[in-house]
Amino acid sequence: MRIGFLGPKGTFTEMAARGLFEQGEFVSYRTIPSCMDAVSAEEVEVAVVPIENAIEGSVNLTLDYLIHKQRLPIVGGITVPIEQHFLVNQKNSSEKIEKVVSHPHAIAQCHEFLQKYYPDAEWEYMNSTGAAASFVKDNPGLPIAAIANEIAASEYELTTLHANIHDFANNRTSFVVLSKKPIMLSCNGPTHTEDKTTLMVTLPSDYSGALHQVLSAFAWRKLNLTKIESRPTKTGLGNYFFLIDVEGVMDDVLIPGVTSELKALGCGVEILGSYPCYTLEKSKAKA
Ligand SMILES: O=C(O)C(=O)C[C@]1(C(=O)O)C=C[C@@H](O)C=C1
Repeated sequence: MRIGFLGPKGTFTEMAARGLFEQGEFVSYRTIPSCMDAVSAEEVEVAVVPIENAIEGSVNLTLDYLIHKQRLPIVGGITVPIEQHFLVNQKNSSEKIEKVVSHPHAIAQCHEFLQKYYPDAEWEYMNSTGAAASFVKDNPGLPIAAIANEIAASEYELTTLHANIHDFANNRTSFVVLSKKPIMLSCNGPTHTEDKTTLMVTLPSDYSGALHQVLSAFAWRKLNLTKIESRPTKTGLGNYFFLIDVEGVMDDVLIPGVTSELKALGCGVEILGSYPCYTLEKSKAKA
């Protein structure tokens, strides 16, 4: 199987992909949209992309591209421990770090650290933590540091100036697997934690109690919601849709029942996927 992921080598997404698939051909893409486009174009069978971080929240690029541009089914999920390190090129003799490069989510996970120790350093956003580490490797003359993981440090031969610089312990990111066809995940180490069904719900119009009615449809069936999130429909100010995660797999009664009830209320409902979720422990993370 060909597995697309946000690369280059040494990203957290690669860790997630290698955790979920024991074997396969891993194909690196520069951006999250290009991973999804690759599934749509059948260059790869599946793509692994980040969707939510415990410190910084949703990865909006993933959500928006999935909803508005490439509506691919979600077939699996995994959460991965995230430890960010401050990496420099050992060939760089400059004492002062003037610029810090990384993925915007990685920089956001380390704001307190940066404010305390490098308040004057500029930030430059890169497509991924791996891309940032590779950039620091390729530019030994520049006074720069990357925020990335320990696998990127060894892949790009960088020195860890400060380890574990993320502002909150228990930092984790969730990733989803997207595929046009149902697949079997050949998990290499992670633990199966739950099954989840993700729905996208749009309200008929903004009237009082609309969201309450939507939530009641789940509540009286005793369907447990693990996440509810709103994103703009991009059709005008104040227009939002909801992404709702329900505990459990798609069944023949309860979820079809919710769907019919919400449609009867005039809501738009789409099931984005019903899939197993896994957790990768730190000792099993690799890339
Ligand atoms: O840059 C990476 O290494 C990624 O895999 C992307 C990403 C993200 O999009 O949130 C994944 C996990 C971390 O939270 C930081 C960055």
